[in-house]
This record gives sequence, structure tokens and C-alpha cells, in this order.
Amino acid sequence: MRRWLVFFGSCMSSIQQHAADILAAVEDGRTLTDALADAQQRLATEHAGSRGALQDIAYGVLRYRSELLWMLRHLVPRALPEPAVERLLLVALYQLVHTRAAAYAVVNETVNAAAHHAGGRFKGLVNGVLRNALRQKETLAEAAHNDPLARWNHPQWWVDRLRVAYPQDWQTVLAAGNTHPPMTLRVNHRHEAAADYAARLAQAGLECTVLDGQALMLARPVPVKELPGFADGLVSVQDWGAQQAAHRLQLADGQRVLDACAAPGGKTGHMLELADIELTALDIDAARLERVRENLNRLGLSALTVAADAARPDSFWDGRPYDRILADVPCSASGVVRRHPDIKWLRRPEDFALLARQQAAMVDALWGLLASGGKMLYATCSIFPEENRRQLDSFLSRHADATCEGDEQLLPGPRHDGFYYALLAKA
Ligand SMILES: C[S@@+](CC[C@H](N)C(=O)[O-])C[C@H]1O[C@@H](n2cnc3c(N)ncnc32)[C@H](O)[C@@H]1O
Repeated sequence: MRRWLVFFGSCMSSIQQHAADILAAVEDGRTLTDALADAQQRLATEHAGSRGALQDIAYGVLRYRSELLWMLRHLVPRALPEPAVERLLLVALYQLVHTRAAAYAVVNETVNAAAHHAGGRFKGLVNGVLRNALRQKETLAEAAHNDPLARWNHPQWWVDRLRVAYPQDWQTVLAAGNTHPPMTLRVNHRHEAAADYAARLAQAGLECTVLDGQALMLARPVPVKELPGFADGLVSVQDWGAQQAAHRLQLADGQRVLDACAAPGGKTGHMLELADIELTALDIDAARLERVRENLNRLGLSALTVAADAARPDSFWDGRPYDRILADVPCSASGVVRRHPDIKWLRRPEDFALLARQQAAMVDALWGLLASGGKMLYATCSIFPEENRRQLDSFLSRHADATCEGDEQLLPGPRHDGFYYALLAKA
């Protein structure tokens, strides 16, 4: 609410325009993270302090894109010849329906922003459409909720696949994808237990729920600089579902461990907090690997970091087998759409075949690096079976020396994102 009071006036039309540009960039295939970072940089020079407001809108418009499009088509049955104005209208509808921004400011500033497109000839239309939206706000929202596509705010193919994969849970999964994600912390096991850190949070005026010995969920997200001891490595931000990886690996002091897709290093840090292991953190992306180093520095932990392709062990392996391998492979990221609402619009059904091939090539190559009696954890943040259970079945059919010691599909919900884990043991 505060943000909206502060960013009235001409600043709002600039934020709206940047949000519309971000939407255009995502429609063109850019990630929200990249497009937002660029826009925030431009905005910072114009209107310092408005970055949070832009982020709220950009995330919100992508989160509710189907519903907003449905409303727009209800108000203007045919798409406007000026897509930039259409996007401004989606941004304004988001503000009117989902935020507490002052309606008059939203309408006036959208009209001002529209003045910069097509010689201003849509100003009148924008004004009329938004005033109409305001008048019909409640009935419009209710009607959108009754439309099967607008209601779920995911592409139709995504809804169809989930319905097949989870005949009981597909609606809960879709609804979870449209929520605001919780901010969950992992308390550094080497320092203290989650319950002790919860007491520090309480002293700092921050409410939380303890999830287990090392995990707690904040009642409200806060900037990390407000977390006691964050800079000193007392705590890290990590979803509870992601925290299960290191626990499942059955780590013990002295083991030689490969984190094959390590960046940005959330699970790397957790593994090193749990045991004194000799860890190699590998990632194909050298720039992302830098984030692993930063995270480990903050935590006061160390690992050998290597930029290489996990599917090509000849480029990095010294020939000594690993006792444990974490294969947190690249995937559709369909389990974390509430953190990255662009994902549901960027993915295409045809992506899965390529992803599945890459995942299989990677785990096949990594399996050869595992010691006899060693264990490999296959992990994805996906909820689609072709990247998870089906990948496991096909892996087991190719490797007679592999047994699965347990797999689990975590579906996104109030306490965690969607993850899949399969623990594979080598004979
Ligand atoms: C799901 S993310 C890993 C998240 C990380 N384990 C964590 O917990 O912070 C997947 C990572 O795999 C990396 N990657 C993709 N293809 C790879 C390959 N062929 N070899 C090694 N890393 C790869 C990506 O750069 C990305 O950082």
C-alpha cells in the first residue's frame, strides 16, 4: 500500500510503461529476471526508489496474465492495432483489480502513458475502457473466475498436462502456482538450530514459523539485510523443498562429493553446512558459478568450483570416483512458477523432449563417476512426470547396477515449492 501512495503522479506512468515493456520482452522470449533488471536500472536514474513498485507490477501482470487478457477482451472484443497500448491496459487492469493503487491515478496515468503511442490516438479509448473496468470491477472479476482458462492463469496445454498427471491435485497445484511464495530460511547448522534463530528474529520484530530443525518460514518477506547475521552466514534464503536435497544425500564427514549443477549454490552451501566433505561444485555457466563462490564466502565454507559441462566428464574429472553426486539438473522449473511467473509463458510443450534428452545424457555421464556403493540424488524443480518419474524409470532400464532407494514428488503448496527427488544407489 505504502508504495502505491508514494508513486502517484508522473512516476506512475513511467512505471506502467516499464512494466508494459517488460511484458513485451517476456512475450519475445526474455526472462522476467533479465528484463526486470534492465528496466530497474533505467528506472533508477529517472525515479529512484520505484524499483519495488515496478517489480510488484511486472510479477503481478505475468501471474494474472490470462485473467487480465480475458477482462481486456471482454471490455474491447478485438485486439487493438497497437500492442503497446494493449499491454498498458493489462498493466492498468492489474493495478485496478489486484492492488490498492488509487483508481483515479491509475486511469489518468495510463492515459498519459498512452499519449506516447500512435500519436496519442488511443487516449480516449484507454480512458473509456478503464472507467468501464472500474464500473464493472466486481462482476468482471467474478466472470473471469468462471472462465476455465482465465481462472487458472496458466497456458491451456499446461493445465491439460497437469490434469492428466494429477487427477486429484491439479487444481491445487495450479492455484499454488498463482500465490505469492513464502520466504523460507535455512539456518546454518554449524551455528545454531532454527528455534534459536527464531528467537533472534522475534527480537528483530520478525514473525516466523519453525518448519524443522534448520528451516523456518517468515510471516512476511523482508530484504536479506534485515535478517540478523545474514552477512555473517548465520542464515540463507532457501525454499523448504530445496532444503530436502542435502538431507536426502546421506552425507558423512570425509566423503568426496560432486554437486554437478551447482549454481547459484543454495544446495552446495547446505551440503557443506551438514558435513565436512570434499566438495566439487560444477556448473556450465561460469558467471553463475561466481554466485556459488559469493555464497560460500558469506557462509565461510569452501569448495572447488569448476566451470564445465556435466555431460562431458573428460573436461573436468580427475578419475577419482565420488561417494555422492547431486544431479540438480536443468529442467522446466514448473515447480517454481510462483517465484518466476514468466516460466509458464516461456515454456513450450516441445521443450520437454529436449530437456529430457539433456537430463538423461547428464545423469548417464555422471553415473560413471560414482563409486561402487555410492549414491546419486537426481533432482528437479519440475512437476511434470516426463522430467521426473519417467526419467527415473528410463534411467533404471539403462543401468543394471542402479537401484532406486526412494523417490518423491513434492507438489507446490503453502510450505514449499514443487521438487522431485530420486535417490539412486550404485551396486
Ligand atoms: C536447477 S539449477 C541448479 C540450482 C542449484 N543446484 C542450487 O541449488 O542453487 C541448474 C543449473 O544447471 C546448470 N547447467 C545446465 N546445463 C549444465 C551442464 N550441461 N553441465 C553443468 N551445469 C549445467 C545451469 O547453469 C544451472 O545453474
